[in-house]
Amino acid sequence: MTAQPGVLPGPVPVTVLTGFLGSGKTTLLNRLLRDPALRDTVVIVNEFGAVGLDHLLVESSGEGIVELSDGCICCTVRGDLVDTLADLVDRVQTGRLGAIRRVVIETTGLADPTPILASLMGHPVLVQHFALDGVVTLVDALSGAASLAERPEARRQVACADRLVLTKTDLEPETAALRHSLRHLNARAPLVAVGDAGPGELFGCGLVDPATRRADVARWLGEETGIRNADACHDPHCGHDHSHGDHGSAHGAIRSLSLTHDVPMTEADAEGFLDLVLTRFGAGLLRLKAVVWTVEMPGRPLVLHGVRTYLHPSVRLVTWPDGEAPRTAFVLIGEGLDERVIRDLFAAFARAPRIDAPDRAALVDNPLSLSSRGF
Ligand SMILES: Nc1nc2c(ncn2[C@@H]2O[C@H](COP(=O)(O)OP(=O)(O)OP(=O)(O)O)[C@@H](O)[C@H]2O)c(=O)[nH]1
Repeated sequence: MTAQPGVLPGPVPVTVLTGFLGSGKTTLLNRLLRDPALRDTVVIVNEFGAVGLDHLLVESSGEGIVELSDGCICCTVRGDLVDTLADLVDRVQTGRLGAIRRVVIETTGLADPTPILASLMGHPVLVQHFALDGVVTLVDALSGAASLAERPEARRQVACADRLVLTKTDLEPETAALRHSLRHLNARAPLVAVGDAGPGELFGCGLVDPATRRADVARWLGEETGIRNADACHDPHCGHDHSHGDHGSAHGAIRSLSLTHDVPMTEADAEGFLDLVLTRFGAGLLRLKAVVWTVEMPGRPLVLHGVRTYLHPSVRLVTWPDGEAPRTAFVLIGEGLDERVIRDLFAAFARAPRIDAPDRAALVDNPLSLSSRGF
């Protein structure tokens, strides 16, 4: 059946796609979106940090992506999510947007999905147009055990999953201990390896019973979050820094730092910067991603991904996405990231050293030379 523009075909199924930082959400989404079964899917991408990169990396048509940046969907931009869904309804009903068959919300890697579910299931207008289809949680075989051990958000993502997807088993085939931990946190969600996860395994499985789920969500919220109203931060202990801009964004002690540069840089300089960041801050670094405007191939952005200290192979996009002016953007997420030192390092490798800070040559000779500034 082809859905008609101007009419929502019954409640539109909404999938919440979550998983800790770098677990492979965008990668899986890109593969799934190529499947004709997922045409007319709207993807809502939420990123933690002032500079969003995922909208460049999700391969979908422009009008099929909505970006919610500079805040985490489970707290600071939750009102934006409600507005975005309400706006989708309005755009379909007024004919400004064609049919919508499905919505996928890709959360930040630090999101607690529970408040998102509460918004979806408790909003009097949204429930008339949208129905929760399920929570799909990705767990990275390489770093999932560490994330589950250290981060309550990672455990919560697993606990409220309707489907668990194990990624990066090609890099770490030994998964018995991790599977055991996942079963301990969530005994009911089927667990599939990412290679076996097609749209049929993840979407439209009818796993969510609204009545039971509403009770679950209320219990989860009551247990750990103490939510007060739609705009309130859900975690009384999180200490979220709700300010934005140059000082990065914070989620508890975790903060996000964004760096941009408007002149092409060499691949060697981008890699040299990363090497020094990993050497200096690797212990606290949870995630880095970058889109680099390079001297070598200015028309083809270089994409870099790191998860903890593991650097994934770099890739080149075919071209800059429509409407995107070339520029370099790095996003670093972690604990104990010293913003001044990192900005000085970046400026040196971008060949625009800050006054009184060592230049690239000095840093390559002596990577600790920034310490002499007293940081
Ligand atoms: N080898 C391998 N690499 C993977 C797999 N899934 C994802 N990756 C790589 O892991 C890195 C991070 O993947 P993303 O899809 O960006 O992860 P994400 O969960 O969207 O990241 P955040 O939005 O930052 O939380 C990229 O370099 C991917 O190519 C996998 O199954 N195997």
